Amino acid sequence: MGWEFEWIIRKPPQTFTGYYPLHLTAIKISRLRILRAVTPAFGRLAAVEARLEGEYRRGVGRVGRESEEVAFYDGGGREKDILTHAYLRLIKHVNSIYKPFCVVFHAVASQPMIRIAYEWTEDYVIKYLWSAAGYGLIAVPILFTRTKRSLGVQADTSVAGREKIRDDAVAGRTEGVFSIDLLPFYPPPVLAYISNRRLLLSSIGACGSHNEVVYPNIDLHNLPKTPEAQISSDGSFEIRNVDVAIPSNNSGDSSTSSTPAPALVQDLSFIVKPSQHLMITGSNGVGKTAIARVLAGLWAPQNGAFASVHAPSGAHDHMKPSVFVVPQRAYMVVGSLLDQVIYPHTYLEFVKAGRTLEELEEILEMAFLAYLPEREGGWMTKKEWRDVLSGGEKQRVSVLAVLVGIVVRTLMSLARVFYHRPKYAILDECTSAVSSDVEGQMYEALKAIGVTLITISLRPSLTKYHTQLLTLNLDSSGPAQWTLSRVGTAEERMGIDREIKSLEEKLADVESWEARVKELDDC
Ligand SMILES: Nc1ncnc2c1ncn2[C@@H]1O[C@H](COP(=O)(O)OP(=O)(O)OP(=O)(O)O)[C@@H](O)[C@H]1O
Repeated sequence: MGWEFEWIIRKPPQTFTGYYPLHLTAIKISRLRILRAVTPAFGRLAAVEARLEGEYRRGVGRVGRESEEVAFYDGGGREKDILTHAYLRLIKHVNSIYKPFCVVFHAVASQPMIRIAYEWTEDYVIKYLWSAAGYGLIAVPILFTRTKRSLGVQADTSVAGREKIRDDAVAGRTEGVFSIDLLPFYPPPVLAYISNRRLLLSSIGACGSHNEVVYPNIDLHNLPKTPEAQISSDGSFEIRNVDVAIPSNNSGDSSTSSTPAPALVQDLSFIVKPSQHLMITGSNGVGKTAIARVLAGLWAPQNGAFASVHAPSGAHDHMKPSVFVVPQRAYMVVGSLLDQVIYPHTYLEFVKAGRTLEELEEILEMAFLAYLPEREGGWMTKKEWRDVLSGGEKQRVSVLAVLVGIVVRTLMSLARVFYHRPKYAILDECTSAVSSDVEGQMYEALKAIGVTLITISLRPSLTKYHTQLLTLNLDSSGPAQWTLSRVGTAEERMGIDREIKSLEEKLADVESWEARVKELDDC
């Protein structure tokens, strides 16, 4: 500062650079001090806003990515609540920043930080305050100079002459640049005033700031509704003459409607009565999950008036669903550990239904997860469960941790079936990550509490827990061929088990046989 001041004084008053830094520096320092005194903690506010916006956007992304899982669980309402809360939290925070209170009030009463008041202060007080002060400052020589000043070099060395030169030096520093082109129109002090005015405005303008908040953009689509399944009189689940096909766009808009997709499975019919468990098997991509989508009401059954689906009553009863689907990919909802088990119910619904934590502990025990509440810090612990239960919370994520995580999430999905106790559970390859013995115990436990299973699986070892087997075979020329067979008595199933065991033993020897063949080839 001292150095700058000295340098400014020694400069000839007529040059532009001679006095520009002096008043600009003074303005900047004063402005900074005032702004520092009144500036709310925008850093902290921005961090909170970014966190809330992140939570909301992550929620929207998650629902978009895992929409099928949410639809299978009938969790649309629950997800809507979660997203609405996240959105309202964000809006409340943004509104608190823009709430029109006075900054001085904020400073005195320690109110929440208010951006709009700050911006008003910045734009309308500080900016114009300094403009007005600047105008006054540069008008001083015009209004108060006692002697007539000349623009030329002063040769007078008398006492009066030196006094005059000092006056001119002070006045000159505030006058500014003199443009010779404008001399015919304005006297020099007025020109200098105009010039300084521009200089002040542009320098103050240059110090201004712009703050923007980008609001999240939500884009939602309405999908056509699938027809309601008819209620079966005997509580069975029945499909009659249904073509299973990827739904075409039948939103009613003729310009966008397309030709129906070819059927994956044609003219499918089966009936699952209570305790007559069905297993659906077949190669990858043949249409097993597609059948689950029709059963769950996500895809409309095709084949016009011939097709019909009869479901047990209360299939979509939110509080006590008679049909519960566990999708292939385990879905973890945002919320507490308790929320994971009771999904898609809310905590309020859990309490209203008279369910208890003791009950949940028993459920976790059945699902081999009794250790979880203690390990994770209690039932109400909130975490990003998707990461926590996939081993992702570990700093060094090992393959084992990831595998353990998948198993835990699988078991958690099955714990939901124990909690909701539906009449029918559609299990879409949801146990492929767990070992056969754990899988077996879970199946037996589900059957013991009266759940009828509709299992989609490629594992022949699961056949023994079912009474019917629907096999889909890929057909390159058209829809998959399907056959429905009875699984057989316990004795018959034992025979199948023995055959599977012997085949597995033979398969274990394949490597040694291949090695032997290679040896013989090399001879
Ligand atoms: N929404 C969709 N849009 C377009 N094609 C789809 C859609 N859903 C499924 N398909 C296709 O329909 C076919 C059957 O899919 P589906 O998921 O029923 O197979 P899957 O038998 O369950 O296979 P996997 O054992 O691998 O799960 C597949 O070729 C798949 O690519």
